[in-house]
Amino acid sequence: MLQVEKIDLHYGAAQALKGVSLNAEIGKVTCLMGRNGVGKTSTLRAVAGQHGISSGKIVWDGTDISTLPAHARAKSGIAIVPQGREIFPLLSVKENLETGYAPVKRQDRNIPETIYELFPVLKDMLNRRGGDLSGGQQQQLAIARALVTRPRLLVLDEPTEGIQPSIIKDIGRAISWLRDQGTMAIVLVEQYFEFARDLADDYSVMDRGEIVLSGSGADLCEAEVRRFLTV
Ligand SMILES: Nc1ncnc2c1ncn2[C@@H]1O[C@H](COP(=O)(O)OP(=O)(O)OP(=O)(O)O)[C@@H](O)[C@H]1O
Repeated sequence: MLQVEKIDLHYGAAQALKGVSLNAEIGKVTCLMGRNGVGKTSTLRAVAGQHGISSGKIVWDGTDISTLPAHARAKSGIAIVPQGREIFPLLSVKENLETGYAPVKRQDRNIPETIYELFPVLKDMLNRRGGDLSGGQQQQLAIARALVTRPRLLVLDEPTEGIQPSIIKDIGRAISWLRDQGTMAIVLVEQYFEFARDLADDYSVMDRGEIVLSGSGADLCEAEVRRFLTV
C-alpha cells in the first residue's frame, strides 16, 4: 500500500503541493483529478522520486521512501507512465520495451506475454521505430514499458490525453484488467471525467496544490467533482 502523508513540494520558492495526502491500495484504482496546473503531476513526481518533498512523508509497503532516489523506487516496484509518454522515437518498439529492464532482476528480463495480450498492436510493430507509432500506440507502448518492470504500484499521468476514443477504450480495459489481477495498486491522474469515474475505486480531487475532495468511487458525486474540473 502507498501512503502519501501531508507532503509539501516546492519548485524554488513556489509551493506546488500543500499538505497532500493520498492512499493507494493493491487491487484498486485511485484516481487523482483536477484542472491543469493544480499539482497532479507534482504529486506523481514526488511518489516516483523525480522531485524531492519539503515535508511530510511517502510510505510504500510500510517503508518510508521519502528520500529514496527514483531508481531505488523503481526497484521497489514503482513504475510511472509519464504525461506525454516519453518513448524513445529512434528506438524500435522492442528496444523501448527493453528499457524497462533496468530495475528488474536478470532472470526477469523478458517481456511478459500478457503485455501483447493487452496491446496486440505492439506485437505486430516490434521492429517499427517508436516515433512512427500513432499517439495512441505510443501510449500503449509507454504503459507496456512500465509493465515490463513488473510494478506493484503503477502510476499513470493522463493516459487518455490526445488519444482517439477506440484506443482510450483499450487502455481503460487494460487498466481494469490489471486492477483485477490484484497484484498492483494503480494511481491514475485524469482530467477526462467519465474515464476516471468508470475506473475509480477511490478518488481525490486537487485544487491549487491541495486535496479538496476524496472518497470511494461508489460515493463520487459528479456535480461536486466537475466543479473542480471546469475552468
Ligand atoms: N519544473 C517546474 N518548475 C517550476 N514550476 C513548476 C514545475 N513543474 C510544475 N510547476 C508548477 O507547479 C504547479 C503544479 O504543476 P503540475 O504540473 O503538478 O500540475 P498538474 O495538475 O499536473 O497540471 P497538468 O495537468 O497541466 O500537468 C503549476 O503551477 C506549475 O506551473
